[in-house]
Amino acid sequence: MTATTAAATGSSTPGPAARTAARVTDAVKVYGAGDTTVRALDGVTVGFAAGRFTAIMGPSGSGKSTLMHCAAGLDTLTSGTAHIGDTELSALDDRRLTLLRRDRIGFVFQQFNLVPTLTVAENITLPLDLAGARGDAEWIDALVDVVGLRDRLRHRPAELSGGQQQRVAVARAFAGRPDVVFADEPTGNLDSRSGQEVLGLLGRAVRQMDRTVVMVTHDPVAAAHADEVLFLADGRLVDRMESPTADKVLDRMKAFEVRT
Ligand SMILES: Nc1ncnc2c1ncn2[C@@H]1O[C@H](COP(=O)(O)OP(=O)(O)OP(=O)(O)O)[C@@H](O)[C@H]1O
Repeated sequence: MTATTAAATGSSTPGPAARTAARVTDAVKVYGAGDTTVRALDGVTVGFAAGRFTAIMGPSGSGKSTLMHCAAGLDTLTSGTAHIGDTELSALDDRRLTLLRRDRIGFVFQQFNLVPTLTVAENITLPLDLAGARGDAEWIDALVDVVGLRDRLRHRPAELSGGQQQRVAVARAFAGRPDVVFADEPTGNLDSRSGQEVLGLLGRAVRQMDRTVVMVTHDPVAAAHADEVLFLADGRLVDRMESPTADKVLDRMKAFEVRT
């Protein structure tokens, strides 16, 4: 089932059921050469439906980050294709790829990656400012409230807690209404309460604001916030789980440990 919650704050794009925000087809990624070759992705085909929150899980080294980086145009596939919407990434030169990442993809990283000299407000609108775009003031305003940072807009990142910094990063990722937000271990540096807040935000962005999120995580509790969990093992997509709970995800992960 595809999450079809209408945009409370207003995307005018068509119904998400028809859209795939990002996909990879027959994705192979080989690192190194000769004896040191690693097949990080070994023929993965998967689509990330628009309007959904998808988590990617799997044992360490199973290819989660590689899949995310290749799907997001941060790294290139050895063979196979990666699309954002209808745009095939390998068809783009470096300049176009940079523009696509800036204009159509949002990123949330474990380390927040805020600019220390800019205020919270400036960090949130940075992607738009770099693009020379004004952005949608109402949308940004709504985001500021969703992430609960209205009283911190003039602060610098160093004056915020880790959880607050990550909430700024979440707002920044959604500021330009990208086709998809990729989050790589977004709660990895947070205590569990701040982590829950950030995960709640990602979930609300998807369900109340018609956004699309793809998240790599080690944490079954984090994965349980998603609509669906994809499981990777040895560079292959080995399972999918709809409506996950932390217990079900944990049980699935334990099965990997038994096998290896
Ligand atoms: N730049 C690189 N050069 C060589 N090998 C790499 C590189 N990046 C990743 N790998 C290898 O590719 C495989 C998949 O790595 P990847 O980081 O995608 O896994 P992961 O599931 O995200 O792992 P983790 O959960 O530990 O972050 C691993 O064997 C890793 O050592």
